[in-house]
Amino acid sequence: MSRGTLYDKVWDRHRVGTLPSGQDQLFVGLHLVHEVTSPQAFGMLEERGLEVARPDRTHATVDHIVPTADQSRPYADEAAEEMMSALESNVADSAIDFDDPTTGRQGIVHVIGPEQGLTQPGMTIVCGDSHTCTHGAFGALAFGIGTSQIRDVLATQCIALEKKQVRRIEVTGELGEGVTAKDVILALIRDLGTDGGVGYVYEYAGEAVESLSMEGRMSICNMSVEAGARTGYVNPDGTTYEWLRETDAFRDDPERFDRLREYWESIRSDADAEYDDVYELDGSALEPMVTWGTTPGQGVGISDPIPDPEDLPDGKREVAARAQEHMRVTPGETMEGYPVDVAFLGSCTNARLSDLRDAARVVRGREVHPDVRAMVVPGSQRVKAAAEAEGLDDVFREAGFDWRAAGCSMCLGMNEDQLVGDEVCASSSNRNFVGRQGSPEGRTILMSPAMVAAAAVTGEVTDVRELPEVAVA
Ligand SMILES: CC(C)[C@H](C(=O)O)[C@@H](O)C(=O)O
Ligand code: SF4
Repeated sequence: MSRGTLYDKVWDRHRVGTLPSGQDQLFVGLHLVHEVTSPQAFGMLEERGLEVARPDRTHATVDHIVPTADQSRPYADEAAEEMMSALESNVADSAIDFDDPTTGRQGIVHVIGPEQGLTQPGMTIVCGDSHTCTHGAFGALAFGIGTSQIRDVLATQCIALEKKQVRRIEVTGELGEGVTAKDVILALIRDLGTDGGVGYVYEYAGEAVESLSMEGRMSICNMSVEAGARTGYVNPDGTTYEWLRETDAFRDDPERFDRLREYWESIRSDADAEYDDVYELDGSALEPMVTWGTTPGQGVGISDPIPDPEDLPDGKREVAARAQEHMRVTPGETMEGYPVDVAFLGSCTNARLSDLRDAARVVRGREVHPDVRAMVVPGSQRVKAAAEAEGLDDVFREAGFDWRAAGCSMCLGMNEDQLVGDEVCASSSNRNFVGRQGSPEGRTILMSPAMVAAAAVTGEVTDVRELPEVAVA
């Protein structure tokens, strides 16, 4: 078992007991709630006549079902309206802070926590959502949980969890031009597999990770769950503290910031920490990644050949063949030139301000290809407002992108933003599962925001490094 890691330290500090099952009970510092997975849990509490134990440590938003075009109430989609109303009444009954769309703070749950400074190093964070691992970018232990666990946390502010092993993922070197955090995590999942992390928590480290912005670290941690890991994290450092200092939580309270910073420093993994496993990835050797299949692990460098299923190990062969049939790709070829119908810039992986900036840099002075419908769905209302303040909305609109309201949108198609028929989507999201974006025949290709922008303007999968910035007067 690992020793001296952030994981061990934060775990120990939050342990309130050990259950006969061997699981530890941890106190939960922050419980994030959204409309999809919470209604049943609130219902179970009500049935038992229980109250929410710590509304002050519970925070809600609405993201999956919100329409990103017309948000007038009642929502056109009855199921969406029902979920929204249920959340509204649940948070009102329990006096839980709720970032509804009238607050200017609404957005994807994994975007709003970090941007408001709710997400802090050394915290335990849970949410009924698998991508809760995103918050690990701040050095928090963040776990996606199921409905019965949401009920438990609402009622007790504690969660029963089993301790995992820690694998240090050391990303060495410097990332090349056009290579982003998204490419790092797609390459890692290609190498270790979507089940490679089972039984582990991933600690991301090394020069390439440490030199990333918080947004980049979030993109990596976000996809820990796609790597099979229980969660992932990055040790907090100067970059983390700079981000936090500017958030609502600390902007006006530098003393509290200084006090907490001592704690944050203390929970960093020790220099001589012991890991259960270490994996090294050469960041300098990576190129922009795209997926060719129907799992996030089926990815390849933009100039690398799509693998032949015959060359893959036993367990992967059939799945790969099926994926290639669905995607209609040919082994031996590259993904470059693969025609694209839709460009989706959004999701909790890649819809933060820096992601929008990256994409805008490619789009500026260009036009969306006539055969492509392209949309930007900012991760939160604040991201949207910040992007508008620097004119990014104009860049996207002038190029022919739709500029939408914040939400999960086409990441999973729980609102009206869906693929039609066998459309191909260049997507900055995290899952390319069959049917994920609303159509069973739809085809999703995962890539970085800049690569989505490149595909939008050329109408095909394109190496963004070959599309230099256009000089605009
Ligand atoms: C709806 C929710 C439960 C789900 C998740 O847990 O991840 C969603 O956010 C997703 O990305 O598939
Ligand atoms: S943006 Fe996508 S991955 Fe993230 S929480 Fe929403 S549906 Fe899940």
